[in-house]
Parts: sequence; structure tokens; C-alpha cells
Amino acid sequence: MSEQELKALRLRIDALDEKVLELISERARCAQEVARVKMASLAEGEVPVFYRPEREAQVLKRVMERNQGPLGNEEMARLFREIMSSCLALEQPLKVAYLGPEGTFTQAAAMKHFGHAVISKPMAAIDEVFREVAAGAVNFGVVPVENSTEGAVNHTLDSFLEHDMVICGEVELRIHHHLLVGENTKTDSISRIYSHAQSLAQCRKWLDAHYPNVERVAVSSNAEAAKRVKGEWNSAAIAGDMAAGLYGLTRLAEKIEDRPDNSTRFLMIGSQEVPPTGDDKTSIIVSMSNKPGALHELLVPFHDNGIDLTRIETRPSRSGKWTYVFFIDFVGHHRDPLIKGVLEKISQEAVALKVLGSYPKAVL
Ligand SMILES: O=C(O)C(=O)C[C@]1(C(=O)O)C=C[C@@H](O)C=C1
Repeated sequence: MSEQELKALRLRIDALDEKVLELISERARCAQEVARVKMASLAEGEVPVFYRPEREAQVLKRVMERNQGPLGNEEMARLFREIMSSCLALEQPLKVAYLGPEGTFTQAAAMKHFGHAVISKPMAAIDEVFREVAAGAVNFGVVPVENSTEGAVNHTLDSFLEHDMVICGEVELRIHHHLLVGENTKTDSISRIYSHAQSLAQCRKWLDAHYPNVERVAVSSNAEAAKRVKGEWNSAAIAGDMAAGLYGLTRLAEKIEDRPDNSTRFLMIGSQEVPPTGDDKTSIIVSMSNKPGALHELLVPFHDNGIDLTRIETRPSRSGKWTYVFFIDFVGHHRDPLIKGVLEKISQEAVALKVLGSYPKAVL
């Protein structure tokens, strides 16, 4: 390519960037107008709701449907995710608590869902995320709920039994683990590998093959593991890209998870009910009496109405030995007439039924 051609193309890019810039600014001004309309239409004592997950899901879906390339749908949606995040910050900067410290996969999930224009607050434990949301110190919380290799995150399920929370969104993240070391680490004499217990489990076979005699130490998160090895000479950490970048660690081995499709699902928790989008999921907790056939009774109404169950988990209930609660996710919104009927039927048989929330299926 000649210098001339390159120059001409760059001039075209400059001109296009100017147009993109003007269009983004126009969109941002429009969002400011939306905020004004929302404020003006408030009833006496009503609190404005700026963040609208159902609308965001619609915007992102539309972008993906209309995109003609050459950028991929996900790539394009991610760009719009960030534009919308910045537009919302003009209306109201969202405060979001997540399972920290900085650099965790939960932080990456929070950014994937809300974009980067939020004020994010790392918390030391899942329960603290719930408490922070319950106290109203933040608008939303982000917690992991299930991993495709290791199953349910029980701390999260148990926290739902203790706190009144509304689930207002979900996001799924591909989890890639790397073996990381600090700049002073003697890589031929690693005697200890730190990570979160779930991450150690997700890399068990790889560790057995490559570091069978090295001590595996479970710590509170993989970002915490990354932070620790920074100053140690004989230790490595298993953590993801975000933690590696944050603590300036080197990758000794990449993508060491045993299953290539290893992914984790995260939930957004808050107090805001989300209206239907036509492509939603609902999460409920049900407690059944301890008698034969209770689970069957619970599942029949879903089957009879052709409702797609996406997950069912069991946890011991807090109220009595050997009694259980079921966490169930299914496709549909609790305001849909069909789902309403099913929930009514279940509540006739159940000891207790709580709708944790209906929310748009993850778009990204
Ligand atoms: O449509 C709205 O209600 C807006 O506030 C605008 C907008 C956007 O930028 O598109 C911004 C924030 C909301 O969460 C959803 C959408």
C-alpha cells in the first residue's frame, strides 16, 4: 500500500470519527432528556428509576440483529454496552458492589453487564455484597451463582434465604484460568499454588499432571491469590486476565482449566422489579413439606404447561433438620398469565414460595 493510499484512508477515518463523535454526543443529550422526562412524570413521593434493564436488553438485541459486520455481533454489542453505560451515568451514576477484591471474575461480570461507567465497590464476601445492597449503600450487587464445572455457589444460594433481594439480571462469563507468577518468582522451585477453592477444583487435572506435589492453598478469591504471589518467591497463583493485569503478573501457562467450556453465571441483585421483555427468566425459592413425591408435585405444573426449567438446586432449609428448599430457574416472566397460573398451583402445595425476580435473559 502506498503512503498516498494510507493517508487518504486515514482522512476518511478522521471524517467518520467526527460523525461518530457527533452521533454519540447527540445520543447522550437524548439520554439527558429521558432523565428530565422521568423526573417530570414522577408522582408525589415517587423515586425516579433511571436504570432500565429491560430497555437495555432491547437496545443490545436490536444492535445484534441489525449488525451487518465486519465487526461481530458481540463486539458491536459491547461497544453499545459502553455507550449506554456512559449515557446512564449522565442520568445517574450507578453504584455497584461485587465480590472483590479488585480483579475478580465477579468484577469482570459486573463490567460486562453494567459497562465501565459505574462506581464499583469490592466487598470481601458474598454475604457482604447482599448486606451492602440491603442497606441501600449501593444500587446493585453482583454475585456468582453457578459454575459449569463445579456447580452451585452455595454461599450465594444461602444468602438468598437470609435477605430479601430482587434478581434483576444475569450474565455469563467464560472463565479462563492462568498460572501466574511475580517478577521475583523462581519458576523452577514453586512450592505453593494459591487460588480460590473453586478455581483449584476447575484446574484439578492440569495441576495433577503438571504440579502433582505442590501444595494447593485455597484463599478467599483468585484476585487475592494474585495479590499474594506478587511479593513471594516460591509461589504461583491461578487467576484470570483481570487479576494478572492488575497485579502485573506473568503467565507461566495459559487456559489451564480442565474443561474448555468452563463458564460461570452471575446474578445482579437489587430492589428493583424488572418489567417483561418477552425473553425473560424467573428465579424462585420453594420449600415443600417433607413427604414422598414432594419434588414430583412441584415439577408437574411446569411440565404440564410446557415451561422450560433451566436449573434446579437443593439446599438444606434453615428451619429444620432434613428439610430442603429448592432454587428453581425457568423461562418466562412472573407477570405472564401462564407463569402466574403455574406459581399459583405450586403455592397451593408448597410450604413457602418466594419469587426472587424475573429478568431479561443474558444478551451478551
Ligand atoms: O431508555 C431509557 O429509559 C434511558 O434511560 C436511556 C438508556 C440508553 O442510554 O439507551 C439509558 C439507561 C437505561 O438503563 C436504559 C436506556
